Order: sequence, then C-alpha cells, then structure tokens
Amino acid sequence: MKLYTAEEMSRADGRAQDLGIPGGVLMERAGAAMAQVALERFSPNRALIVCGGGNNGGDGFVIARELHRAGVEVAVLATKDEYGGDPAINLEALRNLEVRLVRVEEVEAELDRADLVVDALLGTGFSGEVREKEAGIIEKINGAGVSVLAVDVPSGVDGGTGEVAGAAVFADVTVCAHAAKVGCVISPGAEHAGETLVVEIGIPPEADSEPSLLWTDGASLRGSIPRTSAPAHKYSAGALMVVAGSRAMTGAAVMSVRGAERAGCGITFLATSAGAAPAVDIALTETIVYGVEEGEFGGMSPGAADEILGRSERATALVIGPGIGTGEEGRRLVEAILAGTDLPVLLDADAVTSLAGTDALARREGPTVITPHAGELGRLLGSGAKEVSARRLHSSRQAAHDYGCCVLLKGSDTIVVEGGKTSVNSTGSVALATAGTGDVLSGVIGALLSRGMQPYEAARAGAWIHGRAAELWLRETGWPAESMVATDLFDHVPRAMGELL
Ligand SMILES: NC(=O)C1=CN([C@@H]2O[C@H](COP(=O)(O)OP(=O)(O)OC[C@H]3O[C@@H](n4cnc5c(N)ncnc54)[C@H](O)[C@@H]3O)[C@@H](O)[C@H]2O)[C@@H](O)CC1
Ligand SMILES: [K+]
Repeated sequence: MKLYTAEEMSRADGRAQDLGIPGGVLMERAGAAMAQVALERFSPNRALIVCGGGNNGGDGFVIARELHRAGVEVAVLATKDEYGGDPAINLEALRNLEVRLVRVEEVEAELDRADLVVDALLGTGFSGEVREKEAGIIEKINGAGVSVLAVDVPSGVDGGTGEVAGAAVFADVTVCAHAAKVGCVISPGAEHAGETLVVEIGIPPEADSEPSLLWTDGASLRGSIPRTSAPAHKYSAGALMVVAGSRAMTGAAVMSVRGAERAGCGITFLATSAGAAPAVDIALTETIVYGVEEGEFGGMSPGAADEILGRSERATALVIGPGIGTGEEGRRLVEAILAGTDLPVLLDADAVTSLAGTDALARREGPTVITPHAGELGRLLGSGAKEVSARRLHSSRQAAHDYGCCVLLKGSDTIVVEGGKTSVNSTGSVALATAGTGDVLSGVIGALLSRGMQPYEAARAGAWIHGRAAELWLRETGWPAESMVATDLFDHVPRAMGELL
C-alpha cells in the first residue's frame, strides 16, 4: 500500500492533470469507486451525503449521484452557498436529477432516518481545527449511531499527520483516493478512520513520486533479513548481549532473550542482577547468564558496567533496558555502558526513561535504536505522554532529530524514524497490549542488529515480525485477543520471520 501526505497527493493530482487527465475525470472515478464500496459494504436504503465546500465535497456529490442511480434514497447536505469548478458541475447534476438537498438545520432529522452517512465534508485540504459550523455537523454525525463511510480522510483528521485538533468524524470505513492518506494510519487519526481502503481513480504511475512515509508491509522487507551461510559458527550468526532484569523483574529479561533467540541469534548473553540470575538461568537453557553486582534496589549497580562491557567483547550488538529499573543507579549504569561501546545498541523501556535529561544519547556515535512507548518518549522529550500521543509523527521525528538515533515509537501504528526516513508498521493486533510484549520486541530487534542489519531496517523488520507473530497466534488459536500472553509470541516469531525470507 502506498502512503501519501496531503501535499504528495495534491502533487500527484496536479501532475495527472498536467498529463491531460481532467480533474473532473479523477473526481468522477473517485466518487464512482467510493459509491461502489458504499453499496457493497453497507447496502444502504437511505443515505445522507454531507458535502463540504472543496473537492472532497465534490467527490461526495458524485457518490450521491451514483447511489441515487443505484436506487438508494439520497439526501445531500451541501455546506457552501456557491460552488465552483468540478464540485459545481456535479452539484448541478444532482439538482437536475431532483436529488433532495437538505439544509444544515435538517441534518438531525435526516440522521434519524438514514442508515448510512457519507462524510465528504473535509479532505486533504484541511488541517488544524475545524470551524464551529463544521464541528457542529461532525458532532451530530458522531452522535447518531449510523454507519459512516468517510471520503479520503475522516473530516477533522489532518490527512498528513493523523493529528486531531478538535472535532473529527469517527468512520467505519474510510475510502482513500489513489493512495492511503497518512492521517488514516497514524493514531489518533487511525482510530477515526476505521478500516482504510484505497480505490484507483485513474492517476497514472508517471504522476507519482517517492512517498516520504513508507508502509512497512511484508513486500517492503522481503529478502532483507540476513541468512547464515556455511561455514558458520554460533558467533557468525550474531551474538547479542542483553542487559536486563532485576530482582523484581526477572520476566523482562527472559522475554527479551527468548525473543532474540527465536529471531535467529547464534548466541545470547544476559547480564542481570546477581539476585535475579539464578531464577533467570533456569528459564534460559541456551543463554550464558552473568549475575553482576547488585545495587540498592535489587537492580544492577553502576559498578557492574565494566564487567558487562568486558563480557560484551564477543557480542555484535546490545539490548539494554527491560526490567532494569529507572532510578539513579539505572541511569548511571546505562550511561556508563553507552559511553564504553560503539556496538549497535537497542535501548528499551527503563533505559529510555533513565536517559531523560541527559546528553548520553545525543553524544553517542554508535548505531542506536530506542523503542519507547508514548509515556517513555514523553519523559525523554520532556513533554508528556499526552502530547506524544496527540502528535506521534511529529514527536518521533523530533526525537530522532534531537538524539541522532533511530526511534521506534510503539503503538497500534508503530512508527520508525531515522534521519529523513519514516515508516509505519502494518502488522499487529490489540492482543499485543499485554505485559512483556515490548520485551520480546527488544529481543527481536536486538537479534537483527546482532546479525548485521542496520538500525532502521532492523527496527522496521522487528516491528513487522512482532506484529505478524500476534496475528498468526490469533489465526491459529482462534482465541480472544485479550487472552494472549507475551510468551505466546515465541512460537510464532519464527513463522513470521519465515514469511520475509
Ligand atoms: N481532482 C481533484 O482535485 C481530486 C480531489 N480529490 C478530493 O479532493 C480532496 C481535496 O480537496 P480540496 O483541496 O478542495 O480540499 P478539501 O475539500 O479537503 O477541503 C477544502 C474545504 O475545506 C474547508 N476548510 C478548510 N479548513 C477548514 C476548517 N478549519 N474548518 C472548516 N472548514 C475548513 C474549505 O473552506 C474548503 O471548503 C481530497 O481529499 C479528495 O477527496 C480526489 O477525489 C482526487 C481528485
Ligand atoms: K472526509
């Protein structure tokens, strides 16, 4: 699937027109294809089509004509007094066909009768906060409990970022013209979009340009995972040092290491606190477990950094963070390890939190991936979880820029950013919203780093594999998503990876 920002879409649209394809033809094809989706998905009897003043509204007029032709009882709200261009032509056709045009005061009554609302109020031409009049209409649509098909992007969602500054339509299905709009796949816009579909509208490939955001699907990764070829030994297949766990959190260390093993590491080492080591050792048959100097709160002490660095001599990458704790000792430990190695490092969870307010990340030159969720990134940026959740694309790009590292921002729409590159992950399930899955992810990406993948590609592939493993578990068990536990992923990580080879 291709992802376009609003700007990229209007560029393709403009180029298509320069090539001689009239805008009205594109609008006709968009509207006709979207009406087809409306008929197939919703089989409506009475539809209300809400049309704004721009080309999104123009698409809506075409949809209204097509639904009318198919025998649906159609009512159209046109919010602008005077239309121009293609929308005006399509509105005129509705008038000639005597399709019922309703006033904004009649919307509530129409919503009571309708079994489908087509939201063609605002599309890619919108950003910021919707004006009062449109906000009122959006709230009525959301309050009506009627199925909603959104045209191109749910009205009120910024098509280029997924940000929602005020009122925004909640759709069941969003049908995008030509390419999926970024706003439909990044939260909170993604939650407004519901299921996102793309329809062809006749824009030729000659009008396309390289998208600034990559949709991480299987095809974009196939062949990118390195294979181990003969002659091979356990070190040539990737050697990962995981620095994880504390007395209170032994599971995090186990999850991370097991994830790494299943993602193809030749050998894994674990450094954990001396108190946690015996229990962890039993759970990790194949791993070399080092119980290192323990600090005050059952975590590793900063004094353990030298030993950990020494033990990492044969490692090809490090994972630092799962379950290490966030106090002053944790911070000093992480800083000391980072200062002592140029190996590729993945920093997860507590390690990311620990580094808030320090320059350890910005100073570091070795390849670095951080894998925070919104709360951890909020602490790192000094903004907060709410601010990060509201502006996920912006926040992950800011962190990647400020810290000069690869940022993987976890979520149902996991975003990976490095330098000028940005991608959005396509796999996953709500099943992953359970304790320990983040630890597994850190291990999977750590293994890929240890096997020689570059940070951005390793993070993209790790996120895809992790999400795909959850999908495979759901498919295989048929169990409710809520019943998944993180350890369920281990058996499915190899199968997910297999799909990429
Ligand atoms: N030939 C074309 O031009 C094509 C256009 N397409 C459609 O056209 C859309 C883009 O059209 P436009 O660029 O005309 O833009 P939109 O139709 O998305 O938005 C413009 C309208 O929104 C209003 N608006 C802007 N900011 C607002 C705010 N804060 N509060 C309330 N109203 C606000 C403007 O007054 C204007 O009426 C796409 O999303 C897509 O649906 C596609 O069908 C492809 C072809
Ligand atoms: K819309």
